[in-house]
Amino acid sequence: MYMNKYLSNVPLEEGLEKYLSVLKNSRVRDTEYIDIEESLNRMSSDAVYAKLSSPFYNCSAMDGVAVKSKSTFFANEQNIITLIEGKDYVEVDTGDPIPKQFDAVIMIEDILEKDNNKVKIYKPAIPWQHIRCLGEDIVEKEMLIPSFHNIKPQDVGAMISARIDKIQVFKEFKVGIIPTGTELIDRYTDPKIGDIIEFNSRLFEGLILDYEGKPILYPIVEDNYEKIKHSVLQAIKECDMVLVNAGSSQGREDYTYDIIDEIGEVCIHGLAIKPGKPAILGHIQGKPIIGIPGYPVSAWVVMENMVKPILRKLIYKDLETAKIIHAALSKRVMSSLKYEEFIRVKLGFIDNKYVATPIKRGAGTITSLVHADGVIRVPQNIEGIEEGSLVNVELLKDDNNIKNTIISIGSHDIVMDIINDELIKSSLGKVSLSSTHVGSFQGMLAIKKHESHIAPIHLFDTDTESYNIPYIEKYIEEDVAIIKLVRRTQGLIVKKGNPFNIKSIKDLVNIRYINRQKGSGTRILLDYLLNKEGIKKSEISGYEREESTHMSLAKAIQNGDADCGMGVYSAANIFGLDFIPICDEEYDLLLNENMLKTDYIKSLLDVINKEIFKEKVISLGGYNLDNTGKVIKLKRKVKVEYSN
Ligand SMILES: Nc1nc2c(c(=O)[nH]1)N[C@H]1C(S)=C(S)[C@@H](COP(=O)(O)OP(=O)(O)OC[C@H]3O[C@@H](n4cnc5c(N)ncnc54)[C@H](O)[C@@H]3O)O[C@H]1N2
Ligand code: MOO
Repeated sequence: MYMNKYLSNVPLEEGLEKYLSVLKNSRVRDTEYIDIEESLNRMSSDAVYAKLSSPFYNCSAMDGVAVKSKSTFFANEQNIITLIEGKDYVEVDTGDPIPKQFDAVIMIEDILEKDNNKVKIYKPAIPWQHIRCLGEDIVEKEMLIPSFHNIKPQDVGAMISARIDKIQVFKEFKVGIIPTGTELIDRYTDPKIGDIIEFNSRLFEGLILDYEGKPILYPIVEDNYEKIKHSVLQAIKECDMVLVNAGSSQGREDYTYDIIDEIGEVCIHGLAIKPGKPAILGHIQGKPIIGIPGYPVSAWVVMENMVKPILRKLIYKDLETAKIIHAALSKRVMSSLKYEEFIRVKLGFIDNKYVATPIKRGAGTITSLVHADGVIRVPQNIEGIEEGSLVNVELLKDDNNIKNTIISIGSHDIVMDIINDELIKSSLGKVSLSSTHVGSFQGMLAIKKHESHIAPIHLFDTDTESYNIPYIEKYIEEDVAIIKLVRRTQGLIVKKGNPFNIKSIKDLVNIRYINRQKGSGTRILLDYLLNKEGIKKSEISGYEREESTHMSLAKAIQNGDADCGMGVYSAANIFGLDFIPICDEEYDLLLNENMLKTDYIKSLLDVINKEIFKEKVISLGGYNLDNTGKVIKLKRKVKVEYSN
């Protein structure tokens, strides 16, 4: 058994090159004959020759009369010629065969008069005018389609026209997908603690289709050496390539390495990429077998950067290079020197430049891929990238899609999700809102740095005991505006029935608290209230434990991981928790004043002024919308007066 705890750390490009050179001579692809109706998107393995010309007889290209050109030569406006039906002409429609004795067609529009089997013409017909001659399109026995041609709809049309029935193509490239793990259950089974709902195989299936392979899904196999080996052997027999998911690392039940080592050969175990480092590249009977890490984002990185180029090469197809744009990084990213790191980012198009904001980094967060607009690669041997640096972003979404997105960086509230959904609905999917939750203070700074269209904020100023405006006056020098959004109730969220009988901030001592992240308005409010009560942060057990949304905080309390946290009523309500109101606060949208003129903000204002939006928010509970939609302009620019 494999006991080496240290994986290799092979750079991605080097690993790919090495692996491809091992696979180079492995196999030639099999071919098959298929009906042309089935041939769309397949690749011809041999040239296709026409069996019939098209058209296979001379035919009229226009509606009109077929004539003998000779008998029209002397026609002109002074010499009108009369032609007799049957002798000098026959009527033809577009596509009709031209009888042998005729050699030109006069369009119906060029006929002066037509009655009683006679037509009068005033200009000559040039020989073969308006006739599609035999073989104009395809000539029998000529090459119609070369080898290695991707069959497109027009190719199918041409082949039908040339009377081709079957064509020789490369067989579909079957990729076997084996999910492994005793903890995995299918989506129909009710999950218990310890179960993981299996979904990676469907992620792989879609990606393989995207790469133009044929995915073959195998059943989940428990972590059992013999059972996984059995499944691998079967898949190797039936497929051209096999992906074993999970068990790539060094846990007690990670068998992929040992199995490949026993029945084939491991070329590489461990790539210098993060996530995705424990990937295993090997072959069995000349067929590639790849051990893909279990975490979905790690798996996705290995699929996109290793499986895709290999598969495309093996099916003789080009690898399209990702579309790259340049963006300014809104937040510093740290990275390990040992690995090339793949950082998912959201993109915004603000003041005619792209801004990239890094999102969740955990390898287990499939939603980071759902939300990501692009990926930044931080090269190996680099500690990180500074805020403001221009970075290359590989796009995961359409550029237009990104340009039609309103960027919101700041505090979290469920109301922002409703705005997003209503924006999408009212624009029929064209405009959306993308929210990054970094807290109110960072949101305000994002507006200052022109990195966001809007920032939802609720910043409580302890001196004036008022919201937002004192902070803006202190930190922002430019003209900005506030769109009033909601007044919402903040309070303490506790388990149903309030088992610890929490009534106020004073009761937070001696329970397990759960906090919001630094810079969030809720955290600032808590700190103020603690200070007012003379309670030290160190007295609050759990003060250091941070969640970045009201929803995740409430969920942790519902799950019993904490006894109390501060948040909005709506989050408590959604999870059926109890709520002790503490205060009402102003949750507003901050933006640069010049943004008010943009279509982005006009559509946003339309949405928040709609009744349907207000009804939805009210139904959540804990919100007051008396001022919703009001705009306050805050002139901040200091007028400089020049004297002589
Ligand atoms: N002691 C060490 N532990 C780990 C290391 C390490 O170097 N030393 N590496 C970590 C890294 S990095 C990764 S990535 C993972 C890779 O783990 P495995 O490939 O062995 O996968 P598992 O541990 O079995 O699974 C990880 C995770 O993913 C879930 N999973 C697995 N398959 C599926 C599926 N088909 N659908 C959905 N989710 C799936 C699985 O339940 C686990 O939660 O190892 C680290 N550990
Ligand atoms: O390599 Mo793991 O994939 O870093 O999470």
